[in-house]
Amino acid sequence: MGSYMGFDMVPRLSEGLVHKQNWQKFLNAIKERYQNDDQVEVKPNYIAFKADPDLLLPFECHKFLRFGAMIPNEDSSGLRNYIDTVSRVAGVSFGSRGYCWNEGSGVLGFYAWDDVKRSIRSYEQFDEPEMPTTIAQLVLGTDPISELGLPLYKAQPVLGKGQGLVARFNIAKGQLIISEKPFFTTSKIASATTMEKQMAIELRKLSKNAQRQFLSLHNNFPGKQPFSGIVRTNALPCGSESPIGGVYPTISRINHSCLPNAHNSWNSESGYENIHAVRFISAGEEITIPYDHGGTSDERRRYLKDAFGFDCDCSICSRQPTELKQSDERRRQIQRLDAAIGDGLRVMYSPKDCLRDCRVLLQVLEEEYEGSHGAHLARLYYDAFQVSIVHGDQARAGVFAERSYRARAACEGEDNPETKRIRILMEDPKRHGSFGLSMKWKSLKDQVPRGLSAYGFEGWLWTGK
Ligand SMILES: C[S@@+](CC[C@H](N)C(=O)[O-])C[C@H]1O[C@@H](n2cnc3c(N)ncnc32)[C@H](O)[C@@H]1O
Repeated sequence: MGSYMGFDMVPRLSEGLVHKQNWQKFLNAIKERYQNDDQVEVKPNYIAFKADPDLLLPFECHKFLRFGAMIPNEDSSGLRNYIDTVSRVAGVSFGSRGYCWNEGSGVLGFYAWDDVKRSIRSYEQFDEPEMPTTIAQLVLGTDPISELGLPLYKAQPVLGKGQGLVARFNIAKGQLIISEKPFFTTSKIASATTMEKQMAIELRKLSKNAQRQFLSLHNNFPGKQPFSGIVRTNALPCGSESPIGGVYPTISRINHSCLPNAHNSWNSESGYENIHAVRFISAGEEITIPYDHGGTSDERRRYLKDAFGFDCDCSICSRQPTELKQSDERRRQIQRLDAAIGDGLRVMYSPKDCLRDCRVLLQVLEEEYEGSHGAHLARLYYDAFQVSIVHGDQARAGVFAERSYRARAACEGEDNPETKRIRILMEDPKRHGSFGLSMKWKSLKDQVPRGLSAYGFEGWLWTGK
């Protein structure tokens, strides 16, 4: 036995320019110090100290939590020396933020080992660069506007669409734009007259102000049933495919786009509908969500006209015919691949083909949604997770679950019950009900290869065994 020692970065560094530059200087000092030491190797994403597999310094500073290990009583590889030296250099670069600890002397590390291990696993893959929302965020990694808690949007008329929601400030990808409780929720009721009566009962329960807000919402079906007309125009399903819908004071002002910049999700635990940005949104830009269920532009336009009474002229639908045709072909391919990936028999008997389809789908989604395909990504990675875990491959399943978790957290929030469920699977993939139906790709979670280039890592990930 021996004892654990090292240093933790408390608080962890941000992605701001200042921290990035300080971290780079620190890494340069380490590289210079060990340039002639063949036990210290510069890998594509981190500096590795061969004395211990977890002794790594990542190039992305915001991921780093700890440089530490267990020093055996017989320290033949000079582990203590490495930790002492790197901790000292960190102390010079980061002062007391480099928090030194030594369990042997009764000083415990700041972070839990589970969190440290998760951060170390994330070194293998580079994050997509975040678009800073303000100069302060670019430089310092903090965002004073979001810290002030001001609404990020305002409702105002939008040409040809009635009211709409427009960004007041720059909004970062993944940022929660608005979280709102519905006036009430309702399910589809067979007869329009019964529905109207039901709506009247619900409305009476609201305050006068809420009633006024509800009645001021757009009604695409004016006529004898005004309440149910408002509901039909404005209700968002409480969860994908849910027959229950909710109507909202502000969220119901958000217009449609076939290339939306925001994603709506229902949190069944909190009873709130949330809108997250799926890409960087500039101040003054309209905030949009998708009303459609996919398909080609003709299919979408028909649906939007029938259900919402407008002719879509979003940035996709208004493209030149050749470009629109290409987009339509991608949408068809997305539908075909979705269906093929969801085929349980193929998952069981042709898992390599399924993973290959997932990878192709990833590329098509990236092209079609120009990088704002977060909600699709969460599903796609979850499908790839399922393919791997059915065959007992915990290593790939863990990576896919982590990617699915990150994509879902960014577009539905960390507190969404589905995000939380995937987080559990990310930490322990074998908790999935289909784990090991076959064991032909059997692997352990920590058998993710280390030190591969980004290209090599993706090659390993998507080919299966
Ligand atoms: C849920 S409401 C959205 C807010 C609405 N614009 C308002 O003034 O309250 C849905 C209605 O907004 C309009 N709308 C939504 N998206 C649109 C778009 N892309 N182009 C034109 N009208 C749109 C349609 O009239 C649709 O029935």
